[in-house]
Parts: sequence; C-alpha cells; structure tokens
Amino acid sequence: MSTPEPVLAGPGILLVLDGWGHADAADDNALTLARTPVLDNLVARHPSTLAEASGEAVGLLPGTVGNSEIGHMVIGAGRPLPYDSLLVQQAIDSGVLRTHPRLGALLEKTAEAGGALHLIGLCSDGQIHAHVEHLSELLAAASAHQVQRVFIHAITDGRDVADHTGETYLARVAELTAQAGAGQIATVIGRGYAMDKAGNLDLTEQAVALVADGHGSPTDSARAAVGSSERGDEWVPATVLTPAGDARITDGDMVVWFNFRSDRIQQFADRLSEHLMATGRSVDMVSLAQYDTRTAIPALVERADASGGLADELAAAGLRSVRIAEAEKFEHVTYYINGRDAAVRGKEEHVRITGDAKADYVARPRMNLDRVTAAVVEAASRMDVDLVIANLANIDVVGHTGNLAATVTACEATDAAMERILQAARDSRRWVLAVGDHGNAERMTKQAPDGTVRPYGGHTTNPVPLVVVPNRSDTPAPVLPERATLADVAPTVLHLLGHKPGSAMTGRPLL
Ligand SMILES: O=C(O)[C@H](O)COP(=O)(O)O
Ligand SMILES: [Mn+2]
Ligand SMILES: [Mn+2]
Repeated sequence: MSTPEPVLAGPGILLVLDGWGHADAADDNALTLARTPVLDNLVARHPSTLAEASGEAVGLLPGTVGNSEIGHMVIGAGRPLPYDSLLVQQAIDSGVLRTHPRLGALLEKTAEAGGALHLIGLCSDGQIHAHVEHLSELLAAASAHQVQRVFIHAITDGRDVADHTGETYLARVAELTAQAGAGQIATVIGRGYAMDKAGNLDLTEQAVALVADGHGSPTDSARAAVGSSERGDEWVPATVLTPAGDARITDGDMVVWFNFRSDRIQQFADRLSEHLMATGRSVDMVSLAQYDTRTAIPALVERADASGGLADELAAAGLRSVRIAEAEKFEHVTYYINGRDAAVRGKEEHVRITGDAKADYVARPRMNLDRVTAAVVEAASRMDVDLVIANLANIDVVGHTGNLAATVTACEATDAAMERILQAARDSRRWVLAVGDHGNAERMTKQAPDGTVRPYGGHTTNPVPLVVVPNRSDTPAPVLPERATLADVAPTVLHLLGHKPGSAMTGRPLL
C-alpha cells in the first residue's frame, strides 16, 4: 500500500522572520522572554526543524554570523553561495589581492603622481560589512608600491559588534599601520552617518564633506574622536585627526573602499564620486568587492554567480509570486532572494510598504507590521497568486537597537501578525513555510574585546527555526529531518508547489 502524500501540493506562503534565531531560554533571549503563543505552537505542533544560517553552511567563513543578504540569497538560490567576505579572504590568502593588476596599476600611478591613497571603510570585525584586518593587505600593497601618503577614513561600528568598542578597533588600525609602515587614521565618523541606506542625504553629506574636504571637528586622537559621541559608536560625529595633516582628497589621489558589503556604503560612495566630479577632482576609485552603485566603481574581487534560484524556477514554471516587505527589507525579498538580480521576471509582483525612514525603532517596535500583514493577507486571498513571499522585519530591525524591552515587544507583535497570516493561509488553503534568515533577538548581549558583557543588537551564529504548516490537516503531518540549512528552503518551497528543485540547487526538499 502506498503512503498517502502528506502535503497536497498547491499555493503557499514563504515567510522570512528576519532575525528569528534559536537559543535556549535565557535572560538575554528576547524571543523566549516574549509571550509568543503562536510561534511556540507553530514550532511545537507542526513539522519543524533547525536550519543552519551562518558560517560555511551558507557560504560564509567558518564561524561567522549570518546576515540578511546571504540569508535571503541562499534561501532563494537553494545552495550555499560563496559570499563576498569569503571571496575577499580567499583573494587575500592566495595572494591574489596583493598582486591584483588593477590595484597595482593604480597604486603605481598614484605613487608616481605623488598622490595620496584614501582607504574608506568600517573598522570592526563584525564580518557583515567589513573586516578591519583586510586593511593590513591594502596597507602592505600601498607600502610595496611606495605610496607615501596613505590616509584611513575610519567608520566606527557599534552595531555588528558591541557598542563602545570603537576605540579598541581604531587602536588595531593604528597597529596595522605601524606593522605596514604606511598609513594613518585621518578622519573618524560613525556608521549612522557614513552608512545610511535610507536616502537620508543630510547624513551622507557629513561623511562626504569630512573625507573630501576635511570638514569635521579637529581632535588629536582616535580615542577623543570616539569619546565625543553622545550616542555610541554608530553616531561618532565627523572628526578630523589633526596629527594626520591635510588629508583632503585632491586631484590625482585614489580611493579604495574596503567594505565588502555594498548596501550601506553605496549611497556614500555615489555621493562622494559625484561630489569629487562636481568639484573638478579626478580621482580613481576601486572597491574591495562589487558595489551596486549608480556610478561604476571597479571591484577587486568579483561576485559569485547566484543564478538558477527560486525566481528562475518560478518563472520557468509560469508561477506567480508576490513579494512583500517594508522598506528596510524590501530588497531582500526581491533583489537578494532573486540572486542579486534586479530583473523582475514576468509573473512577479513587488509590494513595498513604506513608513517613516528615520523611524525610532525603540519607540515604534511594531514598525509597519500591520500594513505588511494586511498586504500578506490580501495577496494570500488571491486565487491567481501561487506564492506569497514576505519578510517580517521587526525581530531583526528592533533587535539591532540592542534594547531588550523593545525587542520583546517586536517579538510579540510578530507573534500576533503570525496569527493573522496563519488564519489567512487556512482560509485560502495555503501551506506556510516560516524560517529565520539568521539569528539576532535570541541573544541580546555579547562579550566585548575588553571582556565585559554588553548589550548587543547584532546577529548570531545560532540556527534558525524552520516550520512547515501543511495546507491540510486530514493527513499525517510529515516529519522534517533533524537538521537543515537555508539552502533547503527553495527546494522545499518548489516541492510544496508541486515542482522539482532547480538543477542548480544542492539543497533538498525537507519533505
Ligand atoms: O546593516 C545592518 O543593518 C547590519 O549591519 C546587518 O543587518 P542585516 O544583515 O540584517 O541588514
Ligand atoms: Mn536579516
Ligand atoms: Mn540585521
């Protein structure tokens, strides 16, 4: 006798609960501190497992925390993708970066013209946007080409690493410059200004004016620069370190952007390029990894191919998908889940829920969740929609504030939204696959480099819950394998839609 098909293939909802990681209950675990009956019930009563969302399982360096870009890319690709941090590290380990012809040619040209090299990037070891140690390779290359003036325009973090650690990382930069015999920190500014991605150009302009024209508060040490912030490392005001001398960007200089992740540096890179051009300064620029800037900036390390994922398979099968998220995560359910591909395939609809771009997430931990939920419910009710893909951003975005109470509220708001979405799924006979893209809110403290335990709003290496709510309850519920990875999501989604995994996918259907 054949076993009945446990899940009736049909339309569904793929929900990414951003920052929904798994860890044992603890007094810094916002998810277990929160009252979340719907999520608890979901995991307890329906087929569920834990999925790896960090390190090698998704294409990151071993032991590194997951992030929204690689999380959504792997969810969409159905296979781990070598992420930019890994590719940069490989280029360093193999010596390819140090001997990169484009870098070498530009350094030589700069040295001959007596120009300066400006290194701009985030100085921490958060491994999400950048790694401070990458500077060592760039400084060595500058030294080898005898570039005499090397200025580091340091951006302080406090988001991907514990806050109030900026001074430690700037001290590390100073060590690296001493080791290489080249370079000095010229300016310091927090990532809140330099890495805005929400179009707040007033913030970006402060970073542009600082590095291009030396407009900032003069101070004589990195420690004083970081200490001048009243709002932690993210918001260190534009500061010029006077011992570096005149570090303005002039005609014939070159710039290397050393963030490997594009999303939060590209606005600054674009504005700086435009400003230099508008003021008649001809400056060569390269970035460590490929950026999605409007102005073309050549990359030293190319991206991995991410084609052949869920979007391509949906298009090939003629299936309609609706993508829904609020602004903070809109690119994640469109551009990133589609393999960093901006093309909108035929039957693909995008719903971007907008709100206050400068929202204070501690004061407003619900964000625009009600409108996101309403859009999911509406899309689910449409007979012509095969797959709804939505991101519920609160757990991650509010988690980043490092504020435990606000994050608990965000978890509870997400729980209530889930209740409405699950009801909509029952009404429309849809299955639901809910998954985190990386951990965040399940651990809200971290040990800082100096050994103290601090509030922490960044990501984690914890696995994420993955739950499948079948579209019918009259057949035995399937059992999912004990462990999974984010690469299994797309094959499972295609299976639930009644299709095979794509040939480029190495993940497997979990049921
Ligand atoms: O850019 C950010 O907000 C954080 O550094 C990383 O968070 P994300 O990967 O969720 O965007
Ligand atoms: Mn995320
Ligand atoms: Mn995040």
